[in-house]
Amino acid sequence: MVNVIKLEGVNWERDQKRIIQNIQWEVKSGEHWAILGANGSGKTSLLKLITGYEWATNGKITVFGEQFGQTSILEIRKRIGWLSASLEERHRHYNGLTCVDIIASGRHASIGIHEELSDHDVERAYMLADQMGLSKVKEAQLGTLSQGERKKTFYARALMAAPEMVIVDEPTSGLDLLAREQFLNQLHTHHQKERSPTLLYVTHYPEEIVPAVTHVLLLKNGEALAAGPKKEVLTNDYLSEAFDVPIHVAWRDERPWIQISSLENIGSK
Ligand SMILES: Nc1ncnc2c1ncn2[C@@H]1O[C@H](COP(=O)(O)OP(=O)(O)OP(=O)(O)O)[C@@H](O)[C@H]1O
Repeated sequence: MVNVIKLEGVNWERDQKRIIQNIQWEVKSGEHWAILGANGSGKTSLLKLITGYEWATNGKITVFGEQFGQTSILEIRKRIGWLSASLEERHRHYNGLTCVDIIASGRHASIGIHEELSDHDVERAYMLADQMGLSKVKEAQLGTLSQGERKKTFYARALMAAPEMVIVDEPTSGLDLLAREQFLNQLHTHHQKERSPTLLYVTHYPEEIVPAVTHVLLLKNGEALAAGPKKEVLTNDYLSEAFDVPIHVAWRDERPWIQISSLENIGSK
């Protein structure tokens, strides 16, 4: 299997603090990964290293077989779709655009539509809207969409340029129970298909790891506590250590549901 991501001995330091510590990690084509960890464990920092927004202090990073330092980061970024809260926070720039316009703007990774779109691009934007269950709101303006509809719109936007990898960074904040499950269901449906883009799903919550996710990278204090097939990583012991609280995992319908087994002393953590 071809390597989509390979990190060898990667460290990242800032202000004399080692934020990412000696990460060895390989993502192969056909795998979908969750990056899981508590607040401050290094998830966002790792994403910045993979997308070239920050440079590793040392170690080797290879994405799509291209080694950083010997390749154009811009060319690599064109092959990655990214759904992140920071993109949505800029939603005032999207004022006046409809749901389908925003999806289409992912074609050239722009805010708004500046370049000419082909008929094929427009068709694809409508098709993605339908696939995401946004048929009824495709012509509605962003400001009128619910949070759940917005998340789906930006996820469709991340898929618009047919990326080889899609990064979905903590997408469920602000979603109610049903909207969260609907979003996760879309994600699962899309990524269980053969030849779907490699998924990197970043979350604090194990129960958001949908069946389509095959592997988990569990971070703690910038280190990989465990990395591998999800059932080997999402164990009581690893999760309890990662989140500093005793955790019990129960698998149901191929989803890991967690229970905090003891709330004693939790307030002092
Ligand atoms: N540019 C920076 N300069 C200094 N420290 C930083 C910088 N970026 C991140 N950090 C620190 O590195 C640690 C990891 O941060 P990071 O944002 O990667 O964690 P995270 O797992 O994404 O957290 P969260 O789940 O809360 O979003 C934190 O202690 C953070 O304060």
